[in-house]
Amino acid sequence: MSDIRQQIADLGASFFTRRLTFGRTGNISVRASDRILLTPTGASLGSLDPDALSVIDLDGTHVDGPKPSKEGFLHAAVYRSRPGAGAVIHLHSTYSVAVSCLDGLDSAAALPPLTAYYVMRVGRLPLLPYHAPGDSSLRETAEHVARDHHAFLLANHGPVVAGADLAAAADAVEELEETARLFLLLQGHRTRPLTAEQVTALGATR
Ligand SMILES: O=C(CO)COP(=O)(O)O
Ligand SMILES: [Zn+2]
Repeated sequence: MSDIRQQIADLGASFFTRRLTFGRTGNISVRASDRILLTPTGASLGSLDPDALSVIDLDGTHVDGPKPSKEGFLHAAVYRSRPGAGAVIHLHSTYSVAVSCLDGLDSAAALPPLTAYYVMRVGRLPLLPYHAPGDSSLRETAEHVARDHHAFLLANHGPVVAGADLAAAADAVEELEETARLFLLLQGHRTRPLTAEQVTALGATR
């Protein structure tokens, strides 16, 4: 567990240094059986103390350590719906947040399948309606959506991504951010996303 604590702190610092989140935004968690190790509320991911992480249970109840992230309920909802998920990451990464503020997005798939790696790492990205940060009335929607999707976008807020472990979740949230950037770069350009057949074929190689 102490190794995992260090991994959370190192990943947070890596995100922060690369400006994938900033200030005191974003949160990271790892599941160990029925306990969730989670970043505390109000912490900068750039300077996490591995010995000062919060522990919550799968209901989102605070069990140990400092006061947990206000999005702990969201992390817990994702773990309840995805038994294979070992890590969850939420960031305020700029291009993903920019996309989450656009009008007229397809709420079933906020980004088109622009590249193979987007399909392989993120898949289909639902857009969840705006709620204030920490508003636990998003719990049921998140739990429902997470059954079929390991990544989703919170409107006017940012991405939430799960993975089998921290590395997989980080991979997915980084791919999502770069695809959001591509999507915005391509605004006003005639664009040819992957076809449905190409997306389906990637299922076999994922
Ligand atoms: O990103 C955040 C809220 O959505 C940060 O909140 P916490 O500091 O409580 O984790
Ligand atoms: Zn947030």
